[in-house]
Amino acid sequence: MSTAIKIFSPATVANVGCGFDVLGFCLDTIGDEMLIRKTTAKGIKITKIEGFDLPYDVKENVAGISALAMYEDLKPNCGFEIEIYKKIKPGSGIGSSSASAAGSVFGINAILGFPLNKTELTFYAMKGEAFASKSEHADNLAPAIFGGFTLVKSTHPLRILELPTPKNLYATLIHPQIEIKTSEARALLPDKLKLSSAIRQWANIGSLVHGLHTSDYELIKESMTDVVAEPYRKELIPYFDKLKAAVLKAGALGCAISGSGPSIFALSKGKKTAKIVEQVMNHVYSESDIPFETYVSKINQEGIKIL
Ligand SMILES: Nc1ncnc2c1ncn2[C@@H]1O[C@H](COP(=O)(O)OP(=O)(O)O)[C@@H](O)[C@H]1O
Ligand SMILES: N[C@@H](CCOP(=O)(O)O)C(=O)O
Repeated sequence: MSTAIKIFSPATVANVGCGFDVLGFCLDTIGDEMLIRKTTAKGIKITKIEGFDLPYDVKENVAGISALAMYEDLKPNCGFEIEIYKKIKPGSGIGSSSASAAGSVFGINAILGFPLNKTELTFYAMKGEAFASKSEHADNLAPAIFGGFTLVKSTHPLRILELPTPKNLYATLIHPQIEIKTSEARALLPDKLKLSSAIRQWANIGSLVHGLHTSDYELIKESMTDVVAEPYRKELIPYFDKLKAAVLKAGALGCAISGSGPSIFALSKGKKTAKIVEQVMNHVYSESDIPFETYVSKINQEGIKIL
């Protein structure tokens, strides 16, 4: 049994357009690193955080909250120290809190010899995610822990479905350097949906999932539209409409807000188109005075891993 492990905990894109709170996929170029160390002293401690200013208090840091929930149930005869090397900016819309919440439980589970399966890890990680976003959703956690595309069939009981990734699918992302708290972006959404919007949305989710299963790029293209969250949230993201129109014109299959934003993602068939889409995103945002970063990423099939 090892006493310390280093892990990579990936960034993720939640919602995938139409799948609010249920669909997500895993990115391969962006993520946090964490070190989990076994100690003889009992309890959970966060001993180092680099990259961003986040709380060391285990009850206020999502990594500590999820680790503590798992620790209190498993009652191991040891303790754990957590070091977080944060690369994913909190409030960026690519699952920053989720990477930390998933990372601590994954690391502890590995040191203890893997007593829990991936769904059980997601269950404990949800405790941390709920603290950050004020809602127990698992659409970032599931792809971070399982890799690839996932669908959260239900949270109570937790049931996660792993979806296939068409071979040639690439993601392009732009991260404008403004912060949108997930809890605030959720508070913008209405409690009730118009029946006509609900019908469009569930038809889109069903056909997007079918498109992933059959590698039907045309169907994926027709299915990513979000009529539930995007109309309300896009107002928080400068240049959203302009960027989306330009990206679709450049050949992307779809473009939508990543999670609760401000990041925006596009899916493309082929790396070449994904790179063109990246140039277009750069071009649109270079008109603004907002600093931004762009990335092209394969869909990461492995998810969180030991380094
Ligand atoms: N380890 C952590 N990583 C990221 N955010 C954390 C962490 N611990 C607590 N937080 C808090 O969670 C909030 C960010 O979460 P959220 O708004 O869901 O953004 P994101 O989409 O980046 O996950 C911030 O208020 C941040 O202070
Ligand atoms: N389904 C959630 C996803 C939030 O993702 P994040 O990366 O912004 O934390 C939502 O849309 O609120």
